[in-house]
Amino acid sequence: MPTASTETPGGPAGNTESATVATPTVADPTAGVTVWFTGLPSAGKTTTAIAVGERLRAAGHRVEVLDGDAVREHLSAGLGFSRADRDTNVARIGWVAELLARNGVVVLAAVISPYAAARDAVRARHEASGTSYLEVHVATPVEVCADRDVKGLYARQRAGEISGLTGVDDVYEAPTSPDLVLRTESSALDASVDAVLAALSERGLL
Ligand SMILES: Nc1ncnc2c1ncn2[C@@H]1O[C@H](COP(=O)(O)OS(=O)(=O)O)[C@@H](OP(=O)(O)O)[C@H]1O
Ligand SMILES: Nc1ncnc2c1ncn2[C@@H]1O[C@H](COP(=O)(O)OP(=O)(O)O)[C@@H](O)[C@H]1O
Repeated sequence: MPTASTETPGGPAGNTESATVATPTVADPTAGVTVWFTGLPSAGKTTTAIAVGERLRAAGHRVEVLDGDAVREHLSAGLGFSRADRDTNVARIGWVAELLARNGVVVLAAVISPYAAARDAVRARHEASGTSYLEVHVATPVEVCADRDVKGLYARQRAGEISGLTGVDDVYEAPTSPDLVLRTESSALDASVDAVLAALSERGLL
């Protein structure tokens, strides 16, 4: 299974020097892709997606970050955290992601997406239209996520104020064959960004 490392991968295409031909900033500006970051709350999905987005925008790509939290304020307003609501949320984000990616946008989706079947359906939607798709498991251990506790959810669960927290008292089905695994507890953010860009580059998407 591939994992992020501190190796230096190839950067975004367009850095290659040419003496005679003006080097395009983007290898293929019409090549959209969805990069789907899945993992527990506080795993680092949003942080990584935003950092990848900054690097890609600087290289001239059209980028959209679809964050579960933000989507729940708009497209998925009113949905809760039952399996049915989570699956609906994931399907909606997957639908928007495929639409954007099919039209040349690099979509960075940061969504817990705890159920494998729902994630697989998003992948299948992309495959059906021939749209590139990468699943990235932000595989931060639950103990590390609970220490980070960006939104105080783990503390609230411990205090009995909420239940059904993913990875604690609700299901998280870890991907069995992700395209990339990020170990944020032992690998710096920059290394994760490099690993995602390398995975895109390897597939000819940068
Ligand atoms: N019970 C429970 N379980 C998990 N997460 C919870 C819960 N309640 C609120 N939150 C917060 O909801 C944020 C968005 O979740 P997602 O839309 O990505 O979740 S899902 O894919 O629909 O399961 C998610 O954001 P992230 O922390 O960025 O992952 C959580 O902070
Ligand atoms: N290597 C790393 N990669 C990503 N985030 C990290 C890393 N190390 C520490 N963090 C911190 O972990 C937290 C992750 O929060 P966030 O990105 O909101 O997670 P999620 O979107 O998965 O809920 C942030 O405070 C971030 O600064």
